[in-house]
Amino acid sequence: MAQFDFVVIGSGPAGRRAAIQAAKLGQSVLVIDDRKKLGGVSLHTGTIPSKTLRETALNLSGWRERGFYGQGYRARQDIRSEDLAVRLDKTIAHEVDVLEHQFTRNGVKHLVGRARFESPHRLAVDREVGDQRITEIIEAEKILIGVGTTPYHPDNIPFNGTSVVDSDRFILSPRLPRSLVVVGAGVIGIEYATIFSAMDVPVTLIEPRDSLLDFMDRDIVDHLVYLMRDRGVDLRLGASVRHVVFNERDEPVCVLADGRLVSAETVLFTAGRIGATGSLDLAKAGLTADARGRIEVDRSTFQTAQPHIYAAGDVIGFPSLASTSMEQGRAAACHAFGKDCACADSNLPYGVYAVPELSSVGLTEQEARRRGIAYECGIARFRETSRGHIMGSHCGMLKLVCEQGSGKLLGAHIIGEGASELIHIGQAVIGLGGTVSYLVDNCFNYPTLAEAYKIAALDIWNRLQHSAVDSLQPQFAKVC
Ligand SMILES: Cc1cc2nc3c(=O)[nH]c(=O)nc-3n(C[C@H](O)[C@H](O)[C@H](O)COP(=O)(O)OP(=O)(O)OC[C@H]3O[C@@H](n4cnc5c(N)ncnc54)[C@H](O)[C@@H]3O)c2cc1C
Ligand SMILES: NC(=O)c1ccc[n+]([C@@H]2O[C@H](COP(=O)([O-])OP(=O)(O)OC[C@H]3O[C@@H](n4cnc5c(N)ncnc54)[C@H](O)[C@@H]3O)[C@@H](O)[C@H]2O)c1
Repeated sequence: MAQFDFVVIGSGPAGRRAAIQAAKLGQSVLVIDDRKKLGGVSLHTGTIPSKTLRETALNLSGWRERGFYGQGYRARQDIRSEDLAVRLDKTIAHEVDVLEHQFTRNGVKHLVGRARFESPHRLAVDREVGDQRITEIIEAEKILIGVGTTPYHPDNIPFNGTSVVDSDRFILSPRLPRSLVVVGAGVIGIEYATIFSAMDVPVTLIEPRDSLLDFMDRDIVDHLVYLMRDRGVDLRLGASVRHVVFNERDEPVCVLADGRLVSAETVLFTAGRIGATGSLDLAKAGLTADARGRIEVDRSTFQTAQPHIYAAGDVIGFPSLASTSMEQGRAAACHAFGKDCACADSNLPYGVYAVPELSSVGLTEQEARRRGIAYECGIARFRETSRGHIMGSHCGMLKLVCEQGSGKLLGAHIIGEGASELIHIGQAVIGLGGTVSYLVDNCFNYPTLAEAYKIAALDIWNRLQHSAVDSLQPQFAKVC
């Protein structure tokens, strides 16, 4: 029976970071994953393929150039389904190669198979070797569960792998449907709806709630909604799908709760994911999962109810991002092998890779108001920056939220090209306790989109200059 200091179940962002960190600390490490290739959901059906598809869509459609050459501009007149896969296959192969190389360099062993608990320190791994099914038993001093999630499949949706699909299935063989219905306007639904609409596919997006992306600033979301509707996305808020039937052409038809019918060549169901703990036999390790398959952990150490078993990534729930999963996995491995390491749980950035991109860090205006903070906001539009003119970008916007008295930056919210990169300037200023005067006083490269930070900061500064009561003038304004 093989024995290891650390066994990691799942090679997604949490698992792979944990494995490499433990190996760097001199431990013997085994990673078990039931996929033939390393990388987890993130690399094979989630983050990387969806972002690669987005890049393909932007390039082939010429979307980035439309602000300049007009909405009729198309880089390629006839995008075909085959075109979508080329870049995907190359990117995934490259990422797998990098990951395998990292594991080899660090002496991390990898086993393809499905793991389940036999006891708190023992795992059975069911494997297919040639045409044989075998079970290997592995003993581990410490274990990390990084099994991630699988798409939620409610009974009223007849998934068939072709015309009614979840997001994992959809990306395995991406096609360009004549029309698309996306059910569930969470992050996944909004990303795919806008990616396909950028390629001129008629898209209907159905969401039972009356609003979208509630964790983001309303001005940014309102701008996204305006842009989606402007290019013809049929956004049905407050509408839920009762069930899906098939018409005489065998096309799926969504029957909404109010009786309306919405049909399309493809229905993409993106209404949440559940923890992939069903086949782990958690009870044999003395553990349980909640109704959504999630495991509870101590959020500072990532230990489960069994102190030698850790869990990280999507399987522990919010925020369920590749970015945070990586940090959690590393922090768990550090704790397991006696190394100090803090895992950031505030000031986390969010990137929504819709078309256009959205990104956010810190407090939204709505949250600042809810907390009773005296705040001021400043806005810059990308069209006010020279870089924006050069790029033909006229839909981007950056919004800053700051505390009135101190001028301390509380939040940054962006929609537009490069939002997920630009946000890190705001994150750094907030993280270091900086004020808006930092952005007003410092010189930015010119022409850049980053200049929008200065424009928004000046907007705040001007508003505060005009505030009626002198005694309320901000301290930071005196500095400028
Ligand atoms: C369409 C989509 C787009 C996304 N885009 C982004 C994005 O842009 N940015 C971002 O930060 N996040 C994004 N996410 C979220 C991100 O993919 C997840 O947060 C991340 O994958 C979670 O990583 P993880 O380590 O929990 O494991 P996962 O990536 O979920 O991988 C878990 C692995 O464990 C394997 N496994 C499960 N059970 C067992 C078992 N019993 N034995 C062996 N192996 C097992 C699974 O097959 C899988 O390979 C996206 C997700 C989706 C679905
Ligand atoms: N860019 C990113 O960081 C990124 C991208 C994609 C996914 N993710 C992560 O992946 C996870 C899963 O994303 P998701 O979008 O599937 O889930 P989600 O839970 O964020 O959104 C699901 C949406 O579907 C709606 N919904 C729920 N039940 C429904 C029903 N029966 N019919 C129709 N709609 C219904 C919900 O109201 C919600 O808006 C999230 O945690 C997300 O953070 C992150």
